[in-house]
Amino acid sequence: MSLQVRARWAERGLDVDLDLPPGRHAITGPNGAGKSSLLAVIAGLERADSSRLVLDGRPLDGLPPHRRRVVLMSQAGQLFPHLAVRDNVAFGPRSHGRGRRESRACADHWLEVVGMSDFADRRPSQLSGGQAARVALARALAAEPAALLLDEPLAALDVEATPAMRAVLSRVTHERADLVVVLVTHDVLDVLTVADGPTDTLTVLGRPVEHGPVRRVLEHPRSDFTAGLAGVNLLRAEALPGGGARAGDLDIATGPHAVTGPCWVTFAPDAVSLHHDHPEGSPRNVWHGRVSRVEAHAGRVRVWLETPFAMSAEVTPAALAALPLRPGDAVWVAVKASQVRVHPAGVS
Ligand SMILES: Nc1ncnc2c1ncn2[C@@H]1O[C@H](COP(=O)(O)OP(=O)(O)OP(=O)(O)O)[C@@H](O)[C@H]1O
Repeated sequence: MSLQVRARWAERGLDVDLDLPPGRHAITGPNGAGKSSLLAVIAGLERADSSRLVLDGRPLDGLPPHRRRVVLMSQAGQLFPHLAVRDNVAFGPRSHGRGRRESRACADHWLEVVGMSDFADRRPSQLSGGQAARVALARALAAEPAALLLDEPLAALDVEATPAMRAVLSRVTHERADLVVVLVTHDVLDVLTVADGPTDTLTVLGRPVEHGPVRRVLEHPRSDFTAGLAGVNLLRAEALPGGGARAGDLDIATGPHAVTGPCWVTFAPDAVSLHHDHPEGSPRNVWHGRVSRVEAHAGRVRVWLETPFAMSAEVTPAALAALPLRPGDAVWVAVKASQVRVHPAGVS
């Protein structure tokens, strides 16, 4: 099963030629780059100037949406308000002609996979946003798609619900190994935690379109957008009860969090300050390291650093001139605890 997408839509700035094998494929890009338009073309909801879509060897162009074996799950999830949760999920199999009992069994299976079995008899209005999103995912999977399109499935969720949904997404998309999953997101954590397999890809829409294995695209950014996405400092760690995190033998001071166990620690490059002398002050992380690379990007300077782990700082040209710093120079690096965020690692 694979999905080939060639689509050009001048008015929407969309011009792509992608070959997506089974697995997870993240699509990102600046606002207005055409991410939602691309999903709408694949789902058959909109027509591009020209397109050639082939799913599992089957041309899709000209087929109505319901005959494509493509399911699009949008941000809000949009459950049928008048149907109980189980009937929402059973809707897909029912409309494909499956019997009532078989459809309910299928619904129960997917509700279990997304951890929502206990809510099968509720109405959508009795669910939280995170619970509704899980049910929407179960409903999408119960329809037995060959391609599952997810348009920012985490964007509408609150901070508490996001990690759980990210974990569910990762788990269910690994469960159906033959499925082509296309995930539109703005968040590099979604990219790294969901599209984490060897054949998974990242596409950054824009000019140029950047496409390839996730790590390769992030390590060789060809646009400021991708450089920004790749620049988020990210470290796998163990969250400590009561605050902070630990990566190997490194203690990391963090903002308040309620996470325990495996986590991602993140901080933005512009939260990193650089000093010649050991900095003092409010609770902060202070590491000693060396400059490995200095790059200018759109009026900002990115300084790549080898500290106990690789990271980058973003400073103004004036700040760099005041230091100054060159590759190989020793430097003190400080990051305020309040600017260090902790996210559950998600994959279960
Ligand atoms: N229904 C529409 N009619 C006309 N133009 C549209 C329509 N929807 C989107 N566009 C335009 O098409 C371009 C791509 O929009 P699209 O929503 O696909 O981008 P996106 O990458 O999903 O953006 P965002 O990150 O803001 O969601 C934009 O210039 C947008 O203004």
